[in-house]
Amino acid sequence: MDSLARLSRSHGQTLYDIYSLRHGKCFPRISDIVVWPVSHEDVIQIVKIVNKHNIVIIPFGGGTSVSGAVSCPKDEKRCIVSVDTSQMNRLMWLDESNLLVCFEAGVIGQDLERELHKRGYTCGHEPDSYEFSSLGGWVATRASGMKKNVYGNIEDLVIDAKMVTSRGVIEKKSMAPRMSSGPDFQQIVLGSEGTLGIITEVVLKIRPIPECRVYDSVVFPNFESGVNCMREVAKQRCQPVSIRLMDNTQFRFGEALRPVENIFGSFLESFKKSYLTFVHGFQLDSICVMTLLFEGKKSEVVSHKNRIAKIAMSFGGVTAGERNGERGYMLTFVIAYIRDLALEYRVVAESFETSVTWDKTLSLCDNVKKTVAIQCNKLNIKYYLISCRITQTYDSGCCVYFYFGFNWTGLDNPVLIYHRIETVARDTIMASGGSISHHHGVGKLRAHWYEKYTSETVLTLYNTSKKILDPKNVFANGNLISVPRSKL
Ligand SMILES: Cc1cc2nc3c(=O)[nH]c(=O)nc-3n(C[C@H](O)[C@H](O)[C@H](O)COP(=O)(O)OP(=O)(O)OC[C@H]3O[C@@H](n4cnc5c(N)ncnc54)[C@H](O)[C@@H]3O)c2cc1C
Repeated sequence: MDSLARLSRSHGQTLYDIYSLRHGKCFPRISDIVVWPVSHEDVIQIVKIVNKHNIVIIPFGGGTSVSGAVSCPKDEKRCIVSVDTSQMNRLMWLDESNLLVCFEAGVIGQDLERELHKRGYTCGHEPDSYEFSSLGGWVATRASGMKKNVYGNIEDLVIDAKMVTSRGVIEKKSMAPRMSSGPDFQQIVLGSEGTLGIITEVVLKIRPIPECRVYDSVVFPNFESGVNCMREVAKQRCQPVSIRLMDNTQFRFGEALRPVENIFGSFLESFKKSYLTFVHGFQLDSICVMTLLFEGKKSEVVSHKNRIAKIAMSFGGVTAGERNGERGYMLTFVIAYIRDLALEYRVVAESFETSVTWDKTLSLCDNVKKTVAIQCNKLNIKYYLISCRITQTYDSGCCVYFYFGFNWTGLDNPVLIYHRIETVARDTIMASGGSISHHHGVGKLRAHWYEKYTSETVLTLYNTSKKILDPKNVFANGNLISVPRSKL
């Protein structure tokens, strides 16, 4: 079988994956065979065959995993088959009277949206990876889109998800919007990370395309006032479709990417530096920026925008216009891929995220930044960047997304060093009240914390379910359950 086909289904998008590929380093294990089922029935047959012959299967959607979830366990002696779902990408049906749609699970996010748009609808799920990630991958990892405030996270959008397990098919027999009929065992599909079965078809809620889409941005004197403003917006439950807050480092990083020499030059084309510093007394090395996206009817968007602007003003915010809002929003799409370019310049970088309650948000951000700084100093890393942004808000807390990168000139094995520092940072996150992950999932990279921070009873429940649904452990991609990092 074509080795490139096998290789490209045996990695995701972690720093380790991309660095290894760019430096011609071999992965310890790749899949032996790739198959491309074209329907739910094909998947049933595949699962039967692999059980009969004791073969391992790893579902593969868009391959955008940043948790090592699609990589092959190094010590697996059995034959490994990657099940590439890309050919299962049909729109099965669209029910306009109930605003529901059924797609095959291999459809890629932007293709799904294009099909819906043609018919006047949207599902509104837009993770930053939506140009490459698949519907099945979203469900398997419990993904979160940047417009979740209005449309919901993937778990809010899914009405039914068919999953083929070694035991049979898990599916709902009804499309009813809600049911009180015992524990909802179908929830086990969400976040299963390819360890229990293959998701083949998904029924989602849809909505008509909104009349208009408007960006906005607000500058705050410092991160704390920005966070307090976000907290107030969440308290009043008036979040627009997307609301994000970059810290000062990330703001300046974004400015540095502009094709101008002066880092403040371009932003201040539309928003004069002197206005911020002299009139408002802001310090350019502490300001932070909130980007906003509104969707809906024109009149509603205008009044919503005004309401947010009023709240922002009461926290010392100054509105900075639509253009900066749009630019900030788009930056989050491209920033991950800048990491790949940075590798050319001896810079390794990666993001890691968490969720945390409001009362612990600022201290968590602070603790993580200090931890990373201490680790860098210890290792004599002079040039590094650690920054964060708040990307999602909830009644009781938010999602914090960190970027960390450093120039590794003079150091050996930068990826290992990066992982060591990230590990200490994750320990700090956990000690500061954060979660293992808000949306990237556990995969193999965070399995160590999954076992540590999940109750014994829940671990037993998971293991028992796994034994029942997959008695021969053919879905043995090693996610959720610990694999030592050295074995990755
Ligand atoms: C640039 C970038 C930005 C990102 N932004 C976001 C974001 O905003 N929000 C977010 O939630 N995530 C984000 N991610 C992470 C990633 O895109 C998500 O985890 C996504 O849901 C993975 O989908 P995928 O189709 O690429 O899955 P894959 O990477 O192919 O697989 C991920 C896991 O799901 C399993 N899987 C895939 N398809 C199926 C299936 N049909 N049945 C059963 N299991 C399956 C795999 O076995 C694996 O365990 C980002 C990643 C990148 C690289």
